[in-house]
This record gives sequence, structure tokens and C-alpha cells, in this order.
Amino acid sequence: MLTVESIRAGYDESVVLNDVSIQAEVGKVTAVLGRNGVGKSTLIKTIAGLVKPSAGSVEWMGDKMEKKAPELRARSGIAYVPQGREIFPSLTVEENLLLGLEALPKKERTGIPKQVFEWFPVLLEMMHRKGGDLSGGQQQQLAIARAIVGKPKMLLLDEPMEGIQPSIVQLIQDVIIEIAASQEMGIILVEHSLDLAFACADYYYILDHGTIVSEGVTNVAHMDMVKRHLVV
Ligand SMILES: Nc1ncnc2c1ncn2[C@@H]1O[C@H](COP(=O)(O)OP(=O)(O)OP(=O)(O)O)[C@@H](O)[C@H]1O
Repeated sequence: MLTVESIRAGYDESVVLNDVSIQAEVGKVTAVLGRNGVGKSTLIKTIAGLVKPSAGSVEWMGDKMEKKAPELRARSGIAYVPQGREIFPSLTVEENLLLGLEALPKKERTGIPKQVFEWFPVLLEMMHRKGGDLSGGQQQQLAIARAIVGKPKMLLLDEPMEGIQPSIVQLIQDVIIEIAASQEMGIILVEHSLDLAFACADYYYILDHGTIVSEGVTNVAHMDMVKRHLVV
């Protein structure tokens, strides 16, 4: 279980998140929704350790995390895939994936798990191409796959479907659902599209003006109410 409790965080003088609390479970997809600029990425970066909170706590599998460096959080099973497909463009697909193994202890680095290519077959076809030569959708698949090879227990995905063609959006959604169903990983999905989030998440939180204004299970009954929070 990942528990974010009463987090206050931001940049320099500006407070972006104020008293934000969320929980995410292994085996479940937890969506963080909200309009542009409300602080979704800041929340996920606070969990990953890239933004330091000025108050509140982040607890992961019983350990306090808020003072731990991003590398230590990664080693404890929290993987972060930032917005904008940050892969290494001059390295091949294979080299990018091998770098993902670095999150594991040395003795567990036994090669790229085959499952990754079952989820993202295009990466097998493109193994020896440079990351920078892949399409946007292929780069996004590589970014997610690179996180998965490190066998995280909680995967933080920041708008993984943004600007991607519909067929790849569907594929990424299917993989997100399968990953959670495997019960070995949880996912926190930052998303601004209600439809995409509700298509794969079990539970949702809505951020607005730096606080959580609504949360619940992702069922049809909640959709209208959620929509009201998301319209500008
Ligand atoms: N590095 C930074 N330095 C200063 N301010 C920042 C920084 N990153 C984000 N902000 C500001 O913090 C606020 C929240 O940004 P954040 O990226 O967390 O929102 P978001 O909900 O993820 O937005 P989007 O949906 O557009 O990605 C915005 O006002 C943004 O301009």
C-alpha cells in the first residue's frame, strides 16, 4: 500500500498541493484526474521523490519515504514514467530496456523478461533501432517497458496516452489493466481524460485548486459528478 498523507508541496514560494491525501494498492489502478495545471504531475513527482514536500508523509509498504532520494524509492519498488516519454534517444531499444534492469539488485538482473515483448511486441521488432528513431507511441511503449523490467511494485504513469494514436492508446490501456490484474504491481495513472481514466482505473481522485475534491470507485454512477469537476 502507498499512502500519501496531508502532503503540502510546490515550487519556491508557490504552494501547488495543500493537504493532499491519496492511497494506492498493489493490484489496482488508481487514477489522479484534474484539469491542466492543478498539480497532478507535482503529486506524482512528490511520490517519486523529485519534489520535496514541506509537510505531510509518503508511506510505502510500511516505510516512511518522504526523506528518501528518488533512487532509493526506485529500489524499493516505485517506478516513475514521466510525461513526455523520456527514453534515451541515442541508445537502442535493447540498451534502453537493459538500463531498466538497473533498478534490480545485481543478482536479479537476469535479462529482459519475455512478458514485456508480449505486452509490447513492436519493441521486439525494433530491438536494435535507436530510441530516438521510434514514433511517439513506440517511445511511450519503450518508456513503460523500461520501467516494468525493473519489476516495480508501484508504477507511476504521468499521462501515458497523451498525444498518441488511438490504436496505441487502446494497447496501453489493455496493458495497464493486465498489469494490475497480475496482482504483482499497482499503478497510479495521472490522466486528464475522464474516459481514458475510467476505462482502466479501479479508483479515482480528482485534484482541484491543490486539494482532492472528489474520490471514489470508477463506476458509471460517478461519471457525471466527476465530469462536473473537470469542466473548466
Ligand atoms: N518546475 C516547476 N517550477 C515552478 N512551477 C512549476 C514547476 N512545475 C510545475 N509548476 C507549476 O505548478 C502548477 C502545477 O503543475 P503540474 O505540472 O503539477 O500540473 P498538472 O495538473 O500535471 O498539469 P498538466 O495536466 O498540464 O500536465 C502549475 O501552475 C505549474 O505551472
